[in-house]
Amino acid sequence: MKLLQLKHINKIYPHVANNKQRVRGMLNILFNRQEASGAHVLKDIDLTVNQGESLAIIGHNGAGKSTLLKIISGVIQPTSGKLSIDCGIGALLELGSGFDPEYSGIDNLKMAAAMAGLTGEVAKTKIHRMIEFADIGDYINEPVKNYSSGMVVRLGFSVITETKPELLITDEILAVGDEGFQLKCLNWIDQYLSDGGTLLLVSHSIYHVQKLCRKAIWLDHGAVKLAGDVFTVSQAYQASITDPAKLPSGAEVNRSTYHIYDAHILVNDEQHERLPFNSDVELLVQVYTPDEQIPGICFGIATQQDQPVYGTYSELHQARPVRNTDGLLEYRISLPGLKLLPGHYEFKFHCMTPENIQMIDTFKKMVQITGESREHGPVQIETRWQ
Ligand SMILES: Nc1ncnc2c1ncn2[C@@H]1O[C@H](COP(=O)(O)OP(=O)(O)OP(=O)(O)O)[C@@H](O)[C@H]1O
Repeated sequence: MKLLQLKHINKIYPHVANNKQRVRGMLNILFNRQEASGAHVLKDIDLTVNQGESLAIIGHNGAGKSTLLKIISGVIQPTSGKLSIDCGIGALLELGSGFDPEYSGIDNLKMAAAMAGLTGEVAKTKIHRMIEFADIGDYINEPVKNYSSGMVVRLGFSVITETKPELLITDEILAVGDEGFQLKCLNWIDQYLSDGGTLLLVSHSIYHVQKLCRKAIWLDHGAVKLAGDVFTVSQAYQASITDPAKLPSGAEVNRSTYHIYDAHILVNDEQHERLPFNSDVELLVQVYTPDEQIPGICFGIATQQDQPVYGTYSELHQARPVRNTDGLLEYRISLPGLKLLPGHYEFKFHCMTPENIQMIDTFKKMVQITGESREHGPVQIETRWQ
């Protein structure tokens, strides 16, 4: 079922740098006139979201992601185009939106419950559960204007958990708040999606995007540059922004926190950086942990031009590292008969936080695959010809 459809949506913000431009802008609003000139921040956007879909909107700063979510949520109007919405929306946009800063957290929760049509015992129970989810202690009785940004997000998300909108729209909310709360939100969104919920997510974290969404659109200077399955789109976007020279190497990271200590590329238990095509390769990834917690890792292969070839992560394989005699955690990854075609590749290892929410560092090793092949591309795929 179609929940949301955008056709040829454009947004032009008027220039309001001087009085003349401000007056013209006001008159345009008063007389409902189209803005002829200004900053054209959304260009001819077409988008359809069906029930049960999870769509990420990614792109550089200023690409128009938040503007698009604001239009969908009804906070601002498009300059032109058609928007049809066939569902209730719950939006977590800019911090504090929807809350009255002069009222306490609990009063705001009561107002949110009333606006969602909740009354009597049901409202009471739900407000109680919201307070538990937000978990901000006595601050719940303080005016929202005294809250930190993390507390506002906690309060906002707690409303969402009890009102369960048909379409959930979130703008960078997972970037705010501590890790424990982020994990609670991620788990809640996971469950919401399994129960048939629909998600529109703006995030700069490719990890969150890939974890929560099946589809993605990449906005570039206000226009859709690429749309499709989340991995294709996010990898293309990542390739466009990753400057390998700017990535920190393992040697540069802070030694007081979790990080990749070293990564060995082994064939027959010996370290190699030149591997014959089709070798049985084993990766030994050593991770430093400053405490007893166990961080996960991501492993990826990219071409020399930094085009992603493959990526995976320990959580997906439920891998558990072994602690070696130096106290380092060791993950072992087997790559039997590695079918990378001859050429140069970058093997990348990232350490995650113990909750597997954020990537902390990047550790790179260059690898050369040797051999002769007249096939094209980074990997050999078995083909059968008739
Ligand atoms: N109220 C406004 N008036 C004028 N220009 C605006 C207004 N709000 C946003 N813009 C401009 O619109 C463009 C898109 O902004 P938007 O916030 O949608 O980008 P974004 O992709 O969400 O960026 P980020 O990742 O930095 O949050 C930017 O150039 C921004 O400066």
